[in-house]
Amino acid sequence: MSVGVVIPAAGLGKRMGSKESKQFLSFQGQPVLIHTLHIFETHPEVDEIVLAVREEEVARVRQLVADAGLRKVTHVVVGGRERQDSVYNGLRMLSTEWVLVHDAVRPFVSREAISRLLEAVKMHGAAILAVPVKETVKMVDAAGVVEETPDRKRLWAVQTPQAFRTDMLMEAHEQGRKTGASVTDDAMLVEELGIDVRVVEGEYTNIKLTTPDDLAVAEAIYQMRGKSI
Ligand SMILES: Nc1ccn([C@@H]2O[C@H](COP(=O)(O)OP(=O)(O)OP(=O)(O)O)[C@@H](O)[C@H]2O)c(=O)n1
Ligand SMILES: C[C@](O)(CO)[C@H](O)COP(=O)(O)O
Repeated sequence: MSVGVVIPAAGLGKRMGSKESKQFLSFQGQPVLIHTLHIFETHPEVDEIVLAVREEEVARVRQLVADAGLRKVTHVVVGGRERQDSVYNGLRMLSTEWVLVHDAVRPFVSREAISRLLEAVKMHGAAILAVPVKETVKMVDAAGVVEETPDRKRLWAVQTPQAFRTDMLMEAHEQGRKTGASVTDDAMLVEELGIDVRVVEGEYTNIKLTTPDDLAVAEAIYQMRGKSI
């Protein structure tokens, strides 16, 4: 039961507003990307990692990977215009039975949550990490007027990794490319195939570094964890 990981890391980090793309920002002496890769490199159930980066970053990332001794990284490929294109380009390099897709800028996912997700995907074929929403969420129209307040008990904030049978995710991506689907996570493509996607409860600390305030939160998580990732 071979497990591959696709790490989309080809974004520009526009919302972060940093000169350096956020996946390369230094955090506790290492680029965010290396922190994230280390988690999967040291997870006993992960066999292979494929990275998708911007074309101009390929050589640099290959050097970072070598310097960090990340032996499970088998391919560094060029990403695409959208996150889903980057995932697809990485997915094409994998021949493992199962695949995890994980954002490069989520450096705090725990190995325990990854193990629970893998257990779920082996039973169900498709599974994602998510956490119950804590705030009230409202649907708002273009004029800024509240249209609807969904029942919070049914709302989950979706994270990564997202786990699938590799052939299922490949079929979903190929179908999405045919239909021109524009998605913000990979599960949406699998849902479009009519396949049930199982939710596995993750951790609130599995944040995605998106805007500058997330860096302060990252520091707090690091301290809370006793200065380890
Ligand atoms: N064309 C893209 C866009 C995003 N990503 C990756 O997908 C993950 C989640 O995307 P997001 O947080 O939106 O990153 P950015 O697109 O870089 O952020 P922004 O939207 O602020 O530019 C990140 O690891 C990012 O590098 C990618 O591989 N290829
Ligand atoms: C995949 C994801 O992290 C799930 O919450 C999120 O949709 C990525 O969104 P982004 O705009 O590409 O950061």
